[in-house]
Parts: sequence; C-alpha cells; structure tokens
Amino acid sequence: MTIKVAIAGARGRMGQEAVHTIMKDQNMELVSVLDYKEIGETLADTKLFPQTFTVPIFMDLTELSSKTKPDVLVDLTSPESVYQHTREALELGIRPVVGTTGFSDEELKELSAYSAEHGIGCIIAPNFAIGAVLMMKFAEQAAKYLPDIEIIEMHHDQKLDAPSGTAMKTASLIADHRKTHNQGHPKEKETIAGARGANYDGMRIHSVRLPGLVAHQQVLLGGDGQLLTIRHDSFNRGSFMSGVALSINKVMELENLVYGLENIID
Ligand SMILES: NC(=O)C1=CN([C@@H]2O[C@H](COP(=O)(O)OP(=O)(O)OC[C@H]3O[C@@H](n4cnc5c(N)ncnc54)[C@H](OP(=O)(O)O)[C@@H]3O)[C@@H](O)[C@H]2O)C=CC1
Ligand SMILES: O=C(O)C1=N[C@H](C(=O)O)C[C@H](O)C1
Repeated sequence: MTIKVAIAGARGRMGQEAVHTIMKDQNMELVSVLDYKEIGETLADTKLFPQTFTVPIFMDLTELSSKTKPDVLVDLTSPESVYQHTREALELGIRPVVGTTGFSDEELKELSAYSAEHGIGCIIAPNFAIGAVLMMKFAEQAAKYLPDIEIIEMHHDQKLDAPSGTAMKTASLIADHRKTHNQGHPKEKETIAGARGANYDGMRIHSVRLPGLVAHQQVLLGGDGQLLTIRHDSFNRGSFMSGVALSINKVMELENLVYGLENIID
C-alpha cells in the first residue's frame, strides 16, 4: 500500500530534506504541503525544488485534508505552530509524525490522551537520528551508576527553542530512573545569572548556539576520579532521514501516541 504523506514546513532546512526523502520512497506519495505564507500553487513554484515537483500547497489543513486525503502529516515547522497542527491533524484523522521540538509536558499529555481515545497513531520524535537515540538510551543506563550529570547540547544559531528537544528528552529519560538530587555545592551562587545552566530535576542543561554547528550533544556523567562522556554529532540533516521514513511507516500501525524513536526501533 502506498502511504499518502503531507508535509508542513517543506521550505525549511529539515523540510527540504524530508521532501526529497519522501519523493524518492517507492512506498510513499507526497500528496500535499501545508504552509502559512503565499509561496505559490505547487512546490515547483517555490524554486526550491525541481519543476517536476508539482505537489499542491495549502494554507488550511482542513482543505488540504479534504482535497488530498493524506494518511500522515509530517511536521517540521516551529515550536509556535506545531501543537495546533498536531491537534488539528488528529481531529481530521491524519496521523502526525512530528519532528518539531518545543512541546510542553501538558501538551504532550493532552495529545497523548486524544490519540489513545480516538485510536489514531501519532509519533513525536525529538530526534530522528538513530545515533542520538542510542546516546539517550546509553545515558539513561549509565545514570544508574553515575547519577551526577550535566548535558551540553550544541546547535546552529538559527534554532528557536532552548534547551533542545533532545536534551529535554534525555533529561526526562534519566529522571525516570534517577533519584532527584541537586548537584554541585549546596551553597553555590551564580555571579552571572544562567552560569550553571537550566535545572531539570537537579541535572544541569547547557545550550550552545553557534554558526557552523548542526546538532550535537554531550552527556557528562561524573564519579569519584572519573568522567564518562557520551557524545553524538549530526553533521548534516541526512542523519535524520531514515528515522523520518521509519516513523511514516510505523505510525500507520499505531493507535496511540509514541514519544521518542526508542519506542519504535527493535
Ligand atoms: N526531530 C528531529 O530529528 C529534528 C527536529 N528538528 C526540529 O524541526 C523543526 C524545524 O527545524 P528546521 O528545519 O531547522 O527549521 P527551519 O526554520 O529551517 O524550517 C521550518 C520551516 O517551517 C516553516 N513554518 C513555520 N511556521 C509554519 C506554519 N505554521 N506552517 C507551515 N510552515 C511553517 C518556516 O517558514 P518561515 O521560515 O517562513 O517562518 C520554515 O520554512 C525545529 O523545531 C527543529 O528543532 C530539526 C532537526 C531534526
Ligand atoms: O533544531 C534542530 O536543528 C534540531 N532540533 C532537534 C532538537 O531540538 O533536539 C533535534 C536535533 O537536535 C536538531
């Protein structure tokens, strides 16, 4: 069966890569694009894609749904729009595959409840790169033995959310198994606000933003006389594409929301 896919965010860094991935996949058909700006009738009009990419662009998800009937909506947009897109897609019976980061815990809970109640599959993956998923799982396991942890995530300087979705997911996986404890000296004082990073359940998260970077993370686990560093680097956005394709296939089998690629890989 061919999976009919729509995409939101096709003009973006991830979106452009995902358009090519879906167009090349024999089991998928890119049927439509959701945008919020007048950028032309089809992807070909945007000049970002070959003239053969005559995929229609819509500004309204309900119209896109009724005219092109996608099975799946891939969202690679912005923290500002992603919740609304995901909620609307679920209401229209379209399965969301979401790479966009920046959800609150409440939004995730609410979408998860809606998805389960209506039996519609949904995947929200803060990181589609298999190496990043392994980094998170290894950090989760190591935290049992080395519970003093600082996360340093490093991204390109156009990123809108901080900390990254990957850092948040890493911290939440670790927090599920680690006893809450505040790290560092109980009397430590920041002479410049933010010097010690963000506090997630006692763990510290530091966000670096620099031109030249793509997506990188180190999890530092300190013990008496030792340091374990678990590091992952995405050097290009091709690193995320096998996870996007896997999620589009898997979401067709789901009747609930899955948060994190680690829950769908064998
Ligand atoms: N899960 C994963 O593995 C990965 C996730 N990401 C996440 O994916 C998201 C996109 O990243 P990236 O591609 O780098 O960002 P970009 O800014 O390059 O792309 C986002 C695109 O979405 C468009 N957009 C914004 N709002 C809407 C909307 N309401 N409807 C349709 N299109 C919209 C933007 O248009 P305009 O610029 O005109 O506003 C832009 O073209 C981010 O949240 C990022 O964190 C990134 C890499 C990997
Ligand atoms: O904005 C990005 O680029 C990325 N965002 C995701 C995140 O917030 O973790 C995934 C990856 O790190 C790239």
